[in-house]
Amino acid sequence: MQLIAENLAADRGDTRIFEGVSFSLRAGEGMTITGPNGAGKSTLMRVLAGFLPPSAGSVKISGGHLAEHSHYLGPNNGMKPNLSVKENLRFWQDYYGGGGRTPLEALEEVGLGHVLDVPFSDLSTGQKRRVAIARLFVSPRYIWLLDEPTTGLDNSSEHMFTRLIVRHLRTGGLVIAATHLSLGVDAMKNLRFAEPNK
Ligand SMILES: Nc1ncnc2c1ncn2[C@@H]1O[C@H](COP(=O)(O)OP(=O)(O)OP(=O)(O)O)[C@@H](O)[C@H]1O
Repeated sequence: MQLIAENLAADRGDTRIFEGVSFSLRAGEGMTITGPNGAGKSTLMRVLAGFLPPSAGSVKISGGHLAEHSHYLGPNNGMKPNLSVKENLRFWQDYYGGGGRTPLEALEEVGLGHVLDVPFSDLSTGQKRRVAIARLFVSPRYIWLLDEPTTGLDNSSEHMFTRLIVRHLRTGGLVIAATHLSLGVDAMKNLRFAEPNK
């Protein structure tokens, strides 16, 4: 499996945010997207996830449609505050087509098995982020698109997440992460955005 992005450009209104972005990744490869605030990292992630059409260029994967094989973990957690953690993960499991871990098993991946029946709103900031990360496991998908995935995580949770990414890559997954912080994963490619035009 290979992901190929060719000559991508994106606009917001009349402003060109980036152009000429090309890269390719094979199964087992990861890439970080770095650069200053406002440079276009989140915009690129949204283009890759299919939420924003590119103004030029294309992104394709061999053997299918990117949207069907990818998880997008955005800067927001995407959980309903009044539902329990289990109900939220069940929602995402149905949305993504199931076939993965149970909500309890997914929570155990992030060390939070004990919050299964807790309302999402009662969790701490870092726990909320870890529950969002647990979404990656309720339905198996090769491609993880992660926008600032470690925001709010403490050191030990960051290390836990590094281990999960390494395991995903070793088992043939593909990871693209926009991040200001190192993910601690060796041998990831890097795409660096320049200072935005003022
Ligand atoms: N919905 C939107 N409508 C209009 N402009 C937007 C929208 N979202 C982002 N932008 C603009 O696009 C540019 C790139 O924003 P983007 O969020 O992609 O940057 P970023 O590199 O992810 O920044 P940060 O490091 O602060 O998260 C910014 O100038 C921003 O104001």
